[in-house]
Amino acid sequence: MAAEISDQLDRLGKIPRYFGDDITEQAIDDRREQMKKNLQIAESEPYFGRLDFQEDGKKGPDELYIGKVGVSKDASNELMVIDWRAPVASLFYSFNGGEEDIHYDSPEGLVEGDIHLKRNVVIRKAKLQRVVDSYVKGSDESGGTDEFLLYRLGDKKDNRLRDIVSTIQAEQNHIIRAEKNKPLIIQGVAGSGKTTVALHRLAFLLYHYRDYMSANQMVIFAPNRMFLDYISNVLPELGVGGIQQTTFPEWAHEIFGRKFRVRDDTADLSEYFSTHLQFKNRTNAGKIKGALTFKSMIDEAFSLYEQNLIPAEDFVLWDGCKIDRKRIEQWNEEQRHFPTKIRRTKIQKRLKAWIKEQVENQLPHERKERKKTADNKLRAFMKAWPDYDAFSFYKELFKKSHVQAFAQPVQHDLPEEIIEETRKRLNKKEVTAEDLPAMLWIHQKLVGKDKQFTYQHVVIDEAQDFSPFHIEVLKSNTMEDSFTILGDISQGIHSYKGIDRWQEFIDVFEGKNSQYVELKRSYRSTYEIIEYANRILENMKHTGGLAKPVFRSGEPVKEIQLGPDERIEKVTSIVKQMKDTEIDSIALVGRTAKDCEKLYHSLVALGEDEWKLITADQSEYKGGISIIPVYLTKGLEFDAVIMIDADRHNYQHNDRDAKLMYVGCTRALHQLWILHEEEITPLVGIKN
Ligand SMILES: Nc1ncnc2c1ncn2[C@@H]1O[C@H](COP(=O)(O)OP(=O)(O)OP(=O)(O)O)[C@@H](O)[C@H]1O
Repeated sequence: MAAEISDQLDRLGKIPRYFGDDITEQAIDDRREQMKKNLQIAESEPYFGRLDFQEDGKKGPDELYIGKVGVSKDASNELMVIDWRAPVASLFYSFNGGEEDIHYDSPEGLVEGDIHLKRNVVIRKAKLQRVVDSYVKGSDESGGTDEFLLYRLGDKKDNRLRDIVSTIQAEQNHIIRAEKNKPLIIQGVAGSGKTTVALHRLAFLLYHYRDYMSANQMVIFAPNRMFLDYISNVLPELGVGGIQQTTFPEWAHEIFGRKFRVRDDTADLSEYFSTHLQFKNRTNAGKIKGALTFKSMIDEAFSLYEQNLIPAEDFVLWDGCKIDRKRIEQWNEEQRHFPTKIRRTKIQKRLKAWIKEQVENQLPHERKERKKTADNKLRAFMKAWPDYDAFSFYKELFKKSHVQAFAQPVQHDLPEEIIEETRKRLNKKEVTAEDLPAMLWIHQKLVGKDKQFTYQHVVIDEAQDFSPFHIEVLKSNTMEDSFTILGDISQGIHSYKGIDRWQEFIDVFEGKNSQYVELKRSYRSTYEIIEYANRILENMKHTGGLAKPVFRSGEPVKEIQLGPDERIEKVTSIVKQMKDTEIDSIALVGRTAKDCEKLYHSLVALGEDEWKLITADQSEYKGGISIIPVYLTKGLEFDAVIMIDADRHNYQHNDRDAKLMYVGCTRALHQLWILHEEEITPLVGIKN
């Protein structure tokens, strides 16, 4: 097989690239390039699994080799390796040894049969490293699927998330292959593979629906650039490129075509996540502006605006030459299918054409003067028909004086303190992240949707931090409600603006059967760490449920009480100890950004130059030894986590602190250390 792959690569390598204008040649060249990429993937790891499957009615089993990409023999086109996304490969993931009813869905219908062998193989750089038979028919010797999974989970990780094609679990396989046109909402405990599974699902959809889905019409929403950098290897490893990856504010700015000053996370969050601080206004504002009732207020405001769109007077050029307002209204009605701003431009054009006609009907020597008069009239008429953009319209809704009639729904129904706070900010040309869904909604009503921002499939990761209004906006830009929405309520540290229950999103898809799935098994951390983190969950009001560990045992979680001024000394000695072992990535997780900065500078002053301080504006995650505030660790993982100030006053007995503590602890793969100077946080000790 290796020789065949290498021959094919050689052959393709000899064909010169095509740079001409012929579309057919371009398509053939693109296909060749894709084949080359696939063969390069196959060259280092041709397959990871073998499944001997005997289809009912056949004489014996077929040996099926399953790899990251399909490979066929050049000459005969005979399939040597089956792509992991092919229908039959589904058996490799769903079969765990005990099932009696063995079947898969093929385009031709249900195929039933029997499995004789399921074998996991590790090949690295074309060298066979490990073979585990997880099932051999009629034998008691099979290692079981978990043995291989545990082996892979024990692998060292670097600073990037990796593909899991060889060990996708049955419950993850269901999600990856789920129907395209049903919004899929996934609640998964920390480390259950949500992010990884979402990326594999995109690769699957592109394969399965290759005739009508394309990568550039798919998009992934993630919380920040650093997270996007962290996940950036998975899709290329799966041979997929070209999927858009963004954050909601970035996406909004692209649509607006301009940048607003978004008063958001960097400043506010580090304050918000400082101990004891509660932002009363923000707490309400985030929830209220994200709710569908706010969307209804905007809709109502907009329809009032539409009702009084056309200036109240007839359009009069001079005596005996006018167009009735009613007629202009009729024009407006005829163009109703266009968004407001476009309609305005169209009517303006029509008025111009009418003016031209009227001027031409005048005596030649009067035309110039008449034209001037008419232009002035048109200018005045259009001025009385205000031309808003999303920002100026939104701003009208929060005005204190000269309030437009259409602002009434908002002025009447929103709490005064939110109106006041929003007005002040908008006057400074500043918005918050929570204003963006409403502004986008207005923008689309004014100018319509841009095809460039309409998608065949949308993935939202860390979706518990999105609001129903966010989902509604994205829904209006997504064909056939094709969504994969993933998150964990227990990690909802931004719940002041996000959701507490997935039902809030299910309600957005009312009328369309959304599918809700829970992932309970956690693959990231050792048994000991998961059990420890589960204790924190027991202190939370809104959780996504307890995590079930995969039985991968490691060291016990270490709780260490520090003496006064002992922190730096202890931290450096723990890290030194770790460096002598297999541990590569270490995170010192602090409670606030300020704390982390202080610790970082103290360490640098002592000559510790390997440590990296991670801040909110960072766009890259480089691995190694990081000092990071707990709220920024979300989505990431580290071989070892040292929670550096897990005292009772830093992590108090409330939902927000419990979520922060939970997020911090569940980032650890192999080791978790809990350092505290005062009494340890009650979150890891007592139950509600
Ligand atoms: N089936 C699997 N086989 C091997 N490793 C897996 C599997 N599923 C998940 N993992 C590993 O578990 C870890 C957690 O995965 P991932 O980050 O996708 O989970 P998550 O649910 O998004 O986590 P969180 O919500 O805590 O950020 C990763 O290291 C991933 O490679």
